[in-house]
Amino acid sequence: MIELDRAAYSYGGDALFADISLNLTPGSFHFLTGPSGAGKTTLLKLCYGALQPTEGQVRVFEEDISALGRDDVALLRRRVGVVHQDCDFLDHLSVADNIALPLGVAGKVSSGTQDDLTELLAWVGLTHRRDAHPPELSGGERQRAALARAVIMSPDVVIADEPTGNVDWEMSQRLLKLLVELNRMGKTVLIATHDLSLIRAAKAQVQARVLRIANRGVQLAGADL
Ligand SMILES: Nc1ncnc2c1ncn2[C@@H]1O[C@H](COP(=O)(O)OP(=O)(O)OP(=O)(O)O)[C@@H](O)[C@H]1O
Repeated sequence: MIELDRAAYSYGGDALFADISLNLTPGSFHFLTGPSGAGKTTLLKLCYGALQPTEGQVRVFEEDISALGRDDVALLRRRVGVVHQDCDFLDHLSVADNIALPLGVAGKVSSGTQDDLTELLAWVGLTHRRDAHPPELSGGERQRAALARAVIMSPDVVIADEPTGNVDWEMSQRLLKLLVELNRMGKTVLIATHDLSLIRAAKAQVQARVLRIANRGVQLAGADL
């Protein structure tokens, strides 16, 4: 589903990482961990086509992302829901309108949109915040709204960058539960996190593989984590 074949990435100087080969199979659940600055966000960006490898190949849904035109990348991105680290929203729009934004951009608003939105808001526990504006949300509410926005297009893959970065343990468990539910629905899940306790909690619920990025490479972490 997402394959890196001897991929490298450099922002201009030395390669941040090199020779990375990975295969995220359909329905799999992966964590990506590693020290700050090791390149987790960068690697996620390669996985959803926001960056292209400086060497090697990245294939998403069997397409080489370096060979895709802009329209093809836009289509691919609709099949990959992303929860960004900073959960940016349009502050002048309501929570519901922010979550629905990807549908509008894709020209997919339909008569069923409001019902879908109602269901999604209930799933993330934000029904009562439907008409609030993003600056009024707590950290955990922002993360849940960002997750709802990432899945409104029913993507095949969900990628989340530090989805529990600014929330307490209870909220991180709630977010994890939502991500596990998405995986049980058949979605491929990839989460970048520093939070080893989150990874341990996930392993009790789902068959998760842990990739560790360090020393310019990626290794599969052992069961001792
Ligand atoms: N657009 C950019 N231009 C130049 N350097 C960048 C850019 N984005 C990131 N970097 C650098 O690349 C390295 C990896 O950044 P990245 O954000 O991928 O790491 P990370 O592992 O996600 O870090 P963190 O855990 O702190 O979020 C860092 O040294 C960062 O400063």
